Amino acid sequence: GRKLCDMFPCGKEEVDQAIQSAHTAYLKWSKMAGMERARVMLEAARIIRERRDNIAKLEVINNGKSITEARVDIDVSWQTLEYYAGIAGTLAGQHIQLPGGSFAYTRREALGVCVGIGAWNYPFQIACWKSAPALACGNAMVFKPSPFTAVTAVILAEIYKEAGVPDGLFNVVQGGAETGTLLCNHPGVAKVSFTGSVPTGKKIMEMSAKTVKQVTLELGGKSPLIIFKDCELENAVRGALMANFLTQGEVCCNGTRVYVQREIMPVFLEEVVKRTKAIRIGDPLLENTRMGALITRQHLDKVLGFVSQAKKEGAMVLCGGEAFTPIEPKLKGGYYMSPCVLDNCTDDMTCVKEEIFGPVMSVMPFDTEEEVLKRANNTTFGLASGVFTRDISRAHRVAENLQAGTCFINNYNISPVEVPFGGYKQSGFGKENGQVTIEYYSQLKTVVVEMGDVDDYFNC
Ligand SMILES: NC(=O)c1ccc[n+]([C@@H]2O[C@H](COP(=O)([O-])OP(=O)(O)OC[C@H]3O[C@@H](n4cnc5c(N)ncnc54)[C@H](O)[C@@H]3O)[C@@H](O)[C@H]2O)c1
Ligand SMILES: C[N+](C)(C)CCCC=O
Repeated sequence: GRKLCDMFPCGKEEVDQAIQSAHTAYLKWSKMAGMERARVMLEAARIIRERRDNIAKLEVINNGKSITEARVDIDVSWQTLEYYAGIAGTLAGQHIQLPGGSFAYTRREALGVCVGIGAWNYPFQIACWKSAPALACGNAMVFKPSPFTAVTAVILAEIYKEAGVPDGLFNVVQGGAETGTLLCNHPGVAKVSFTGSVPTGKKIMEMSAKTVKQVTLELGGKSPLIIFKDCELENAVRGALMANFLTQGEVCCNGTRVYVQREIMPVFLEEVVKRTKAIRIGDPLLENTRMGALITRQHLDKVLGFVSQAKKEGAMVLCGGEAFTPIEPKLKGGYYMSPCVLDNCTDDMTCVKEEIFGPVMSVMPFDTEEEVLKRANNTTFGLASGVFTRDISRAHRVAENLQAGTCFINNYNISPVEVPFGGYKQSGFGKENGQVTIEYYSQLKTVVVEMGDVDDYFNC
């Protein structure tokens, strides 16, 4: 609830400068061998690892999440740099034999200046998820963090510079929608990788279309988590908490529609409510805190509004869903709320259809696999999904039939850097993480080589 610092939004002049200097750096960086780029990126990863606790602390102050989670975010961040550094030296094309000794080959080339636009829930990690594959492929990046979490992307820029990237290779511009618009409309930009809401994603795509920029969209979700009666209940309950309450519930891939097979509903609810009530909310810098503060007063009010609406529509609040005031005087005025479990939910309720982006779990009973799959897929979103069952065939059948970019089996919200992450349907397209992301930050050139004479096709 207190001001952290003043940041000034970048206008046209600053955006032009950022893109121009990024382009100059790109010309140098893209000509370096992959192994050389890898060395610089490994050095950046080493610095992040060395300063992990300090960066995590800044991320807590930036975002409000607990220090325990922030440390995980920073670990994932340096691992992302290490992973793509490992790939940088392996980028290669293909050799294709043609008749008469002729041949063709392909070259994997950088795109140029890429723009990264981030959301506020994983500020440092998003900047790494975008910049690491971009830089590994030889691109430069101009990154715009959310104005609500402006601080830690700047730390990343300082670290890249210290590690030895050419000046301007990773530039940070501050600002909101206006600055973002300048970036997306800029003719000097080859690609936009965006993380944020569906409505903004649509605008990004529209703007990028004007100069046919490549686009990656990592958007919102309303993911289903399906819990069958044959599950290991203890794990399913823990999984439901993981799927709903990390980062105060402000997680794009959260499994907020929890479908529980009717026979185990009473025991599931008893356990999930008991554990939700026990989540320690408060000073996010303390080691034993597990839930910090939401991002802004406005967002807290929006989330509490979803809970009020759910009650009006007939849902029953089993726990939480209220503004929370920690006893420490310094935390007064912070944007805390108690995590909420909603029972008596039906598929047509607002809390079940719309992304809340806060600590609110909606629970619904189901009877059969066929029925639950139909209900789970009845959404315009498709970011993630989850299933808890001991039946291995069922687990894979359900994973195949869920319309989502990720399906977690017997766990939730696990995303190591080796594993591709991205949505189906209106949750976006393109992937982050994993080897496949190289394809989203590079382009393939074909070179065709004639070893004989050119045909006298025109007889002249
Ligand atoms: N799929 C994913 O990987 C992922 C990850 C995190 C968050 N999200 C989604 O992000 C949303 C929450 O984040 P948010 O509130 O920051 O989203 P948002 O769409 O409001 O803003 C995201 C970013 O876009 C910028 N922006 C806003 N309007 C713009 C415009 N017209 N042109 C260019 N840039 C513009 C913002 O300044 C911010 O940096 C949720 O829907 C969540 O699900 C998705
Ligand atoms: C690391 N998580 C928990 C999978 C979140 C990824 C980014 C989504 O908001």
